[in-house]
Formats: sequence, structure tokens, C-alpha cells
Amino acid sequence: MSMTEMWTQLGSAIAGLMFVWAMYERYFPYQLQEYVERYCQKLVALVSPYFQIVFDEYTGEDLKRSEVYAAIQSYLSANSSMRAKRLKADVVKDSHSVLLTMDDHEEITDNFNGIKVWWTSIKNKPNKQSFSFYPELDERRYFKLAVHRRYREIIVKSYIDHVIKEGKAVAVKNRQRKLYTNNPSDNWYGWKATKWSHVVFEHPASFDTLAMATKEKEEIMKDLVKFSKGKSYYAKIGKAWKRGYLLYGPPGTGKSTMIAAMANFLNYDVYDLELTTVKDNSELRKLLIDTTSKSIIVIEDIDCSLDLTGQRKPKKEKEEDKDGEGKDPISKKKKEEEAENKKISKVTLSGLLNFIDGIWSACGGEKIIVFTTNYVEKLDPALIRRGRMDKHIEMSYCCFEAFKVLAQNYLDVESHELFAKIRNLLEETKMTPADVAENLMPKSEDEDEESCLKKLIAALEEAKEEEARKKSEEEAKLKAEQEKEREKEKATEEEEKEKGNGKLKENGF
Ligand SMILES: Nc1ncnc2c1ncn2[C@@H]1O[C@H](COP(=O)(O)OP(=O)(O)OP(=O)(O)O)[C@@H](O)[C@H]1O
Ligand SMILES: [Mg+2]
Repeated sequence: MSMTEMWTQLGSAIAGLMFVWAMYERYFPYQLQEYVERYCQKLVALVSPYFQIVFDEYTGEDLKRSEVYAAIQSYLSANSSMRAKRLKADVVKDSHSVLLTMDDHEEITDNFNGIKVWWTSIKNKPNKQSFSFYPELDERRYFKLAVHRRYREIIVKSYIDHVIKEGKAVAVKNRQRKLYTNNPSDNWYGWKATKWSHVVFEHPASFDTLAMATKEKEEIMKDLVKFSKGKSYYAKIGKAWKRGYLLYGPPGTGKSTMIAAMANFLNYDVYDLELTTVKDNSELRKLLIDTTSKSIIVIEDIDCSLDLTGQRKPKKEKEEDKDGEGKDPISKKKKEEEAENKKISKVTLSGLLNFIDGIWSACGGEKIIVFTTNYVEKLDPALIRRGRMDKHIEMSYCCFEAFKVLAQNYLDVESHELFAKIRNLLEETKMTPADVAENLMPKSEDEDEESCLKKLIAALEEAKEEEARKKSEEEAKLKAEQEKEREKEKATEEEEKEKGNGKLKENGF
């Protein structure tokens, strides 16, 4: 038989098989198809010398994405790129590199201490005959591991652990960090509904560009390193592997920037928790359980998000109060609606404390919780006691060391003759790093470093004068109040004296 004839016959055989398969799928009753396939599989398993394990993508009653499946996927993607014939490409890590994973129905082999194993990635099509609210759910994906029966024990005991461990390490290396925000609980249900939405975390802040006193900065970095390497230490002392930071200070002193720098330094994800959209303590707990390890959970402006009596107040409303806005009918209506919503929002202080250090916080491990506030004195001591908020960091007005970092960031200047003057002015007046940075930033191409520094000096001098003016105004106000008080006292004294004289006269003295 010639080669061409052989290929033709092979082609017709395949076409014939495909036809039979298509007829089987089309005309054979669906329920019977299931039976046939199930019994065929059983028969094969009975006679086959191979043993199989299946790892589903979604597990549990709530159909969460399986961590084991994800770890296996990472492990296989690292090992399959050289071996598998068909790969799927995905862009990862700051959109710069491509991650290759096994395509559906692709098989690769792996070798573990001389034992050969087969991995297949399988996707089962949804059942076309039956109706489903969530068709994606019917599309089952899983990995199938096959190995000779005689190696069953070693594979179950050691190989799977090895794959998961390696897979997790690969995932950490390749992962694109995420910034999560919590969804309102109305969106928590349905297929693929999640409690957290995410975007790629690409904040450029780092400890190098963070303006603050060097000693404090180094201390924080050391603390973070100690925490991230402290798995066995935390296990030894019997504490959940987590650490709480409280960042406090006036607006524009770098609290949010510090959180981004921490996340970049440790390579952690960030969960930005908006408390005002959480209805109650149990929702808060569910959100916490749904966070992953190696993450920073952030609650910004804690004093605005939670009234410590248990009545919470949305941030926006608080700002409106401050500005004296919200008096027009539209914002009044909005306020009323918010007040209505608030009635059903019941996250309490104790709920929050449980969130931080209750038994639930132990799940997942390796988590940092950060609170920020502009008014540390307003916070309940129970909330910020050591153990809950282990480290309190004051982000304060710009000092000379912080200014030097900003000058380096914005102007590429390490030293300048104007620095001495700036140093004196920074000691005499208060300016936030955000304001210093704004003054240092060149506004046009012809603005050189000297004119930027001069601009900062002018702003500092203006701030100093403003402070002096405010101070003298306050002193004058205080003096006037004291004077008023004294006059009031004098008037009551005289009144009492006159009353006394009147009584004496009445009594005939
Ligand atoms: N310490 C700092 N180092 C570097 N840049 C800073 C620092 N503080 C402020 N900035 C700059 O000012 C901007 C505002 O800072 P940031 O948002 O971190 O302040 P914040 O303390 O979180 O303020 P708020 O209390 O209003 O949330 C940042 O984008 C950053 O560019
Ligand atoms: Mg902030």
C-alpha cells in the first residue's frame, strides 16, 4: 500500500469515527449517554493498572475556586511550557511578561524521583439538553493525575504536597498584585459573584521615595521584614500571623502613600475595606474570610467610618457637615436616604475588634491590618491597644530629612545652598509633605531647581506668617474672652454686694 493510500484510509477511518460519535451525541438519549460513559470509565478503571486523582477547579458548597487547583495550574505552567504541544498564553506581571499554561485536553508527563506521572487538563462541555441559570457552572474544569498503581502511596503522601508547595511558590513569583475593594452584599450572590472586586495594583510608591525621618523609616522596614519572615516565630508564641499598624497624622502627610510602599516592599495584595458599605458584623467576618494570605487589609479614616458607639457615619456625610454643605434640597434628600441606609448598617466596635483579633482573624495567615486616621485622640483605646494595633506610626509635618527625600525625588538635588534656609523654616513652621512636594514640582520646562526651591521658601515664609497671624489672633481672642469673663465676675460680685447692702438696709442697719 502506498503512503498516499494509507493516509487516505486513515483519514476515512477518522471521518467514520467522527460520524459515529456525532450520531451518538445527537441521537442517543442524553441520560443513556451518561450511563454508558460512567460504566465505560468504571470498566476501564477496573482493568487499568493506572490509578487516577481528579482536582476540580471549583469545590465546596459555595463553589469557591480551589487553591489546590490554582497551585497545580501554576506548577504545571512552570513545567509544561517546554513539554506540552498546545499552550494558552496569558499576560502577567505589569503586562510585561507572558504566562504559558496547558491548554484544555492537553497532556504532559512529569517525573518524581524516577516515577512517571501523567497530568491532563480537562474541560467538560455543559449539558446542552438541560437548562441552567449558570451555564458556566456546568463547564467543569479539572486536572487529572494518572500514575501506576504501585506508586499510589508515594504519590499521595509526597508528590501532591510537592506539587502544591512548588505551585504556590511559582504563583507568588508570577503573581500580579491586586488592589481589592469590597462589593455591597447585594452583589454577593450568583455565579462568579464575589465579595471583593479587584484591579491590578500598580502604585509606584516605595520606601525610597517616601519622605520621612530615616530612622523611623528604617525601623518600619525592619519591622515589616521581621513580620514577613516570622511564620515559625508566630507559631512558637501561639499568635495568629498578623500585625496591626495604626497610621495617624494630618491630611497629606503620606499615610496612604505609606500603605502602598508597604505593599510594594512586601509584595502583598491590598484589600481596601470600605466599612460604610458593610451591613453588619457577620458581613464583615465573611469579607475577612474571603481575603487571601500575603495581604494588607486597609481601613482608611477609621474615625469617619465607624462611630465608636456603634452608629456608623459615611465619610461623605461627615465631609458635608464640615463644609456646611448639604443644606440644599437635593443633598438633604440624599442625607435622609443615607440615614435610612444607616439604620440597617450595624457594624459595631466589638464586631471590628473581633475582625481584628477574634478567632476569625486567624484564618489565612500572613496578614497586615492598617488603620488610618487624622484624629488619633478620637479613637477608642480598646481599638488601638497594643496587640490589636501593634505599631502606632505618626505621620507628621515635613521635617528636613523628609524634605531631602522629596528634593531628591522631584528635583534630583542632594544638596544646595538654599537647604540651610529651608531647614530653619521647616523647624519654625508646619507644612505637610504633600504641600512641600507640590511646591517642589516644576510647573514648566524652564523652571530650574533653584526657582523651585525659592518657590518653596516663599511658601514656607507665607505659612510662617499665616501661623504667626493666626497665633496672635487666637491670643487676642483668648485675651478678649478672659477680659469678658473677668468683667462678668466683677458684675456678679457687685450685684451680690448690692444684694448684701439691700438686706442690711432691710434689717435696719
Ligand atoms: N511622606 C510622603 N512622602 C512622599 N510623598 C508624600 C508624602 N506625604 C504626602 N506625599 C504626597 O502627597 C500626596 C498625598 O499623600 P497621601 O494621600 O499619602 O496623604 P494622606 O496622609 O493619606 O492624607 P489623608 O489623611 O487626606 O488621606 C501623595 O500623592 C504624595 O505624592
Ligand atoms: Mg490617605
